[in-house]
Amino acid sequence: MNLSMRCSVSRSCIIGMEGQGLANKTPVVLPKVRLYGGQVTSWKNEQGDELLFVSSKAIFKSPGAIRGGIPICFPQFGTHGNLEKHGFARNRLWLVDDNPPPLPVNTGIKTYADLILKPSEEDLKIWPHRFEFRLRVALGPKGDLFLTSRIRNTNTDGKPFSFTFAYHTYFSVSDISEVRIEGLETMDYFDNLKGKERFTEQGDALVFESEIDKVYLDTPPKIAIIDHEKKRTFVLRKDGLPDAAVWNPWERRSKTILDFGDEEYKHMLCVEPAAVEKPITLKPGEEWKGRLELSAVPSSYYSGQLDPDKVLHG
Ligand SMILES: O=P(O)(O)OC[C@H]1O[C@@H](O)[C@H](O)[C@@H](O)[C@@H]1O
Repeated sequence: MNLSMRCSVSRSCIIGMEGQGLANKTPVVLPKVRLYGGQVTSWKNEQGDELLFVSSKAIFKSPGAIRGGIPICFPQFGTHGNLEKHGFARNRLWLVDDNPPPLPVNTGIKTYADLILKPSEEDLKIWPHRFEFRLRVALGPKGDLFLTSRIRNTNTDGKPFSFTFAYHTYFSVSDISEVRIEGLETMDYFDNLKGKERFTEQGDALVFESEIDKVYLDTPPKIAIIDHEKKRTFVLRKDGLPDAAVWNPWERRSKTILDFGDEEYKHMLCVEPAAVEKPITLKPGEEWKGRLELSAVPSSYYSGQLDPDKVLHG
């Protein structure tokens, strides 16, 4: 499952199936997919987003990894378990949830979509647990993005299940060498490049000079990604997601990733609010909630220092 705010044919896009498309305006958001056959009609809405409408003859083929947007990692983050990397949810078709159980009302948010994922019989062979995964994607008036995941154990055999989770958020940055992260200093982390060994980060904000693949543990609810060149700061606020993965493949690794351009590592950074160290366990009937709020704010950068207080506590 990949969410992308801006859509184009080669990237993720909002797709309406035949019979569901333009007429009743209920597009289904799908992962980045490859389409084979069928008829595809593209249409731009007033915001310039591209909507695709595909005939029912089209076949969707999931690509595995998704390079952009916010793939959902569930029921497993990374290789922390025996399932395929990052779990299967990012490569499944999600349906629009017409009648979700209510969420607390936020009067500032008027635009949202509710999606639902339930396991198929094939999924149950890989991970033998019934669940309902509800995702609300909401936009605030200034373009802030709010994601609320609710995962419920609907097993009828009385069995609990455990999972790990992440919003695999890709950020577009001007130049990775000019970016720093505040909020993760002094945190413990698992280093995926060193056999998941545990280390402690130093006291300074994180800067990037080489490949990084770490899972920071028990992190604060607010993390800031400061892009000096663009004078823009992404602020992440999270709830129910103690950990945060940070990933950039850098030059050498990028060259080994087929769907990653050799230079693309310079303009991306993944900071992924997650629950990894302590898997979430749910008994039948129990529900877990994980929230992410993302905003982009202009950052004032002067005399080599950004006011961290403004970013982290503002
Ligand atoms: O290529 P994928 O499956 O999307 O994974 C990309 C990266 O995602 C990160 O979250 C992981 O920590 C990395 O180990 C992984 O390489």
